[in-house]
Amino acid sequence: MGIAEKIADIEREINRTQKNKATEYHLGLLKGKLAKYRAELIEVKSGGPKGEGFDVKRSGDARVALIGFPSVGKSTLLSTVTETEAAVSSVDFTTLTATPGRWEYNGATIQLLDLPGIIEGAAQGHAPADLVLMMLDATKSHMQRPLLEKELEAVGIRLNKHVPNIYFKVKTGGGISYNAIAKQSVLTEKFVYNLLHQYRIFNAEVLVREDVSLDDFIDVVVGNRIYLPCLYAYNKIDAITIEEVDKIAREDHTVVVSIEQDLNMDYLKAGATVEEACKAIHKTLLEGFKYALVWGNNDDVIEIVRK
Ligand SMILES: Nc1nc2c(ncn2[C@@H]2O[C@H](COP(=O)(O)OP(=O)(O)OP(=O)(O)O)[C@@H](O)[C@H]2O)c(=O)[nH]1
Ligand SMILES: [K+]
Ligand SMILES: [Mg+2]
Repeated sequence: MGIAEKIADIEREINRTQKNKATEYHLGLLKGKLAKYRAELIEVKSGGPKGEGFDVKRSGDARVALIGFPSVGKSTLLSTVTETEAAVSSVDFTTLTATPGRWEYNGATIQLLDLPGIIEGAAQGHAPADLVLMMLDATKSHMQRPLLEKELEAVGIRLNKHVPNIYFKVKTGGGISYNAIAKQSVLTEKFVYNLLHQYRIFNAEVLVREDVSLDDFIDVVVGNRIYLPCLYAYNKIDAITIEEVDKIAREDHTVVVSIEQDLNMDYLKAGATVEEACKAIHKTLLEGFKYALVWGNNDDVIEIVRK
């Protein structure tokens, strides 16, 4: 059986397994296996001819990677906030290559990169950007966000999460030494042993310094994960009801905009640049993120402010 088939097999087993306390441990080991095969697959791929990745030189103070399904308005944003003229159309897959633009905001120069596909190269440990700006179409299915998140997860990108506080070092002898200095709600010594054995690691030091999930532990063992802040921008709010806008805007790390109607754009600009700056300072600053919306329709102006 090839690696791709093994991956498909495990994914199927994970999907048909009910998620609850009793299956958590079993699922964790399955996910560990999945992560192992995915890493192997990537190794095989990168050993061969160069992948489809993008080759745009980094410039400016920070790079923001713009991702999203076709026709959500990525090129519309690029054309609006940068001097780059990108083709905009209702036809899907209008943009086929990574396209950069210079985004000047409050003295900062951001390289905004319109990425038509999923971010490649990330799984090999190359940060594709300093911030992910995930653009979503507010008029379309709410599955867009989880689907994209899943794709990013699969290539090793972790959004709005910090590196798990786990010391992990493979040794040449001495067996596995496991210590947790913080109370664990799911991770157990047994899981650590079994997972490491899956990876053929028999000698290692593990020191867990915070309450972590099984996925966190797998991430640390696999390595090469990329932790990026992400701002979710729901575009086309001009085409949905105010109730829907209000609901979406309450999600974490979210701004709601209409690029074409110029609604709420200052919050997107601030979000993309503030979030970038905050990353370096403190991730929790973002948790109090405020939004406001000025909605102009038939002379009605409604303002919403949260927190
Ligand atoms: N109603 C509405 N439509 C918008 C808005 N912004 C963009 N659009 C429309 O959405 C369609 C797609 O816009 P694009 O900018 O080409 O989308 P894209 O994400 O770059 O699409 P691909 O390059 O094909 O992946 C166009 O018809 C735009 O006119 C908006 O704020 N409101
Ligand atoms: K399009
Ligand atoms: Mg485009």
